[in-house]
Amino acid sequence: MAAEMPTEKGLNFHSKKEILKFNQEEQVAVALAKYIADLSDKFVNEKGSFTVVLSGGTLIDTMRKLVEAPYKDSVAWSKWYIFFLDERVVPLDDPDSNYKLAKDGFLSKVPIPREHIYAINDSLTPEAAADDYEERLKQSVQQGILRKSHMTGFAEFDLMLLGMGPEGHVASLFCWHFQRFEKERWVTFIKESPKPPSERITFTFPLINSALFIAMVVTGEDAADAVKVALSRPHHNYMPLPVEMVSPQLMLTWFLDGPAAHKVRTEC
Ligand SMILES: O=C1O[C@H](COP(=O)(O)O)[C@@H](O)[C@H](O)[C@H]1O
Repeated sequence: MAAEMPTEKGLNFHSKKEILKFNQEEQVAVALAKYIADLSDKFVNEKGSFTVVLSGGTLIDTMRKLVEAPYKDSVAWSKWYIFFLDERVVPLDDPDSNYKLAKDGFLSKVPIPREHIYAINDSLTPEAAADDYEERLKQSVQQGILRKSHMTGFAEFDLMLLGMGPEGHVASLFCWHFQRFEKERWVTFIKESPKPPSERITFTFPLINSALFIAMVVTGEDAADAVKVALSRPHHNYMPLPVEMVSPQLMLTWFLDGPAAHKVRTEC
């Protein structure tokens, strides 16, 4: 699968896209587990590790089949490295923490080495936590854990697992907030998130779009309008929803259930 050249920093207009629609959320969970396990096999075979970025929200529950047979015993968990796409600036044991959500629903159920899991430093302010996480990503590049993309100049993750809010936000990049237009930083912060809690750190779009593969996992009727916009509008519109700015280096795969997909024309 050949990568297309990015045409503008952080926007790979020609990345490939596939849309997988399922009637039931349960079928999304089954397909998502196989997709993740297959990519894990591919990257572990090719380079000996698999770098994965997790979102919070409904995604973690939709990953539930990955911690069941056959994957629980067949996936090379010791080769995984886990990063967080965005995080709420709260203690790691707070119910609002994306780390806690991932730990309870996924990480505690599989043998990924603890030192391969990159939680934020929860003792810092949002500004300092963003700086700290960006620095740790850059150190991971120097240590050879992450590769730096020759195409983008940003860290190149193997797989990012994204969710989408009902108004089209991804990570903690929201419609009416400038963070989504950041071009230089790898990680930034927001102090007035429209969705609580208000203080968060988040990957920026240049870093998100430096991923090789992105799965956009969206379920439920609440998301149907934003899904329709994202999959029906031509690119290059002037004020895209954040979700429309997602454009990885190789392949964007949408996983949709019936309620999320029902406003999208069947030929999409
Ligand atoms: O606040 C957040 O929201 C998005 C979407 O969440 P969902 O519950 O609608 O799936 C999530 O991807 C992000 O990580 C989280 O911090």
